[in-house]
Amino acid sequence: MPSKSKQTKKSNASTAPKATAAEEAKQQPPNWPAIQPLLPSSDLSLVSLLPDQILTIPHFWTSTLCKTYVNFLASLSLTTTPGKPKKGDAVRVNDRFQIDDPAFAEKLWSGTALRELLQNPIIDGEALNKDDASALWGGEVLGLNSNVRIYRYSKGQFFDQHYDDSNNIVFPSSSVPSAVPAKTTWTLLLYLTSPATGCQGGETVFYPDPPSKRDAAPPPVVASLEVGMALLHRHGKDCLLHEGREVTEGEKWIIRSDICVKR
Ligand SMILES: O=C(O)CCC(=O)C(=O)O
Ligand SMILES: [Fe+2]
Repeated sequence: MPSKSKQTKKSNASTAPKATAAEEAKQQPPNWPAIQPLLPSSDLSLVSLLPDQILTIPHFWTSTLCKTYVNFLASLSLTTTPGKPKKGDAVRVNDRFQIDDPAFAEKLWSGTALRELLQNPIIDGEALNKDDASALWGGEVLGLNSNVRIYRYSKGQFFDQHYDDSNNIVFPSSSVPSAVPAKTTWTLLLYLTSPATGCQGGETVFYPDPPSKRDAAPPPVVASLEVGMALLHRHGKDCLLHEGREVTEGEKWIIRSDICVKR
């Protein structure tokens, strides 16, 4: 379990800079390209990068789809985050686009293999029973956070070490009649670029806690960029310190959301 003290350290800037409610209401969702072509969920699986903490889904999106999205996302008006963070926020230098879009979050969940892979998890070939699945995700999985974030890191940009917060939300955010109180428990990162597309650096690096204060820190866990790979990691009180390393060549594009469970 992570120590209490880290809760005071730099936390994710997942919500900064914040648009006012009025600004958010005004923002029209973009006309996202169709999420296809995709590999069938039977061809995909959850792979553990660090047991119980970091999972990946290689080829979650095809390279064709990633290419379509990078071209499309480049047409959106991205905002460069200020180099000087608010007190307590991690230094993050990248260009971002943030939208509350329940329909897109739902497509990313049900229109891909994600729902099947998370509701009936098989990790490294081993199927989890219902209780173990619920313990893994932190409750009954509902889907993805409608707060969708797009990040572009160009050469020299990075996301300094931080923890991602868990947020209480109402799921799905905009459909009030069927809304369910929910909380986010895992971060979803979807990598659209890699060295294969000319992006060097930009790896997401995790720093596991030592088993006890007397032990040496375990080696960092490096998630190298792979086109179309999804990465899931625990956040909130169980989040590992992590960073997005500096991009040294080309552009790194990711789509970020979170797994939501009933609260
Ligand atoms: O860009 C990355 O590799 C990490 C992004 C991240 O940590 C975040 O969105 O909270
Ligand atoms: Fe993060």
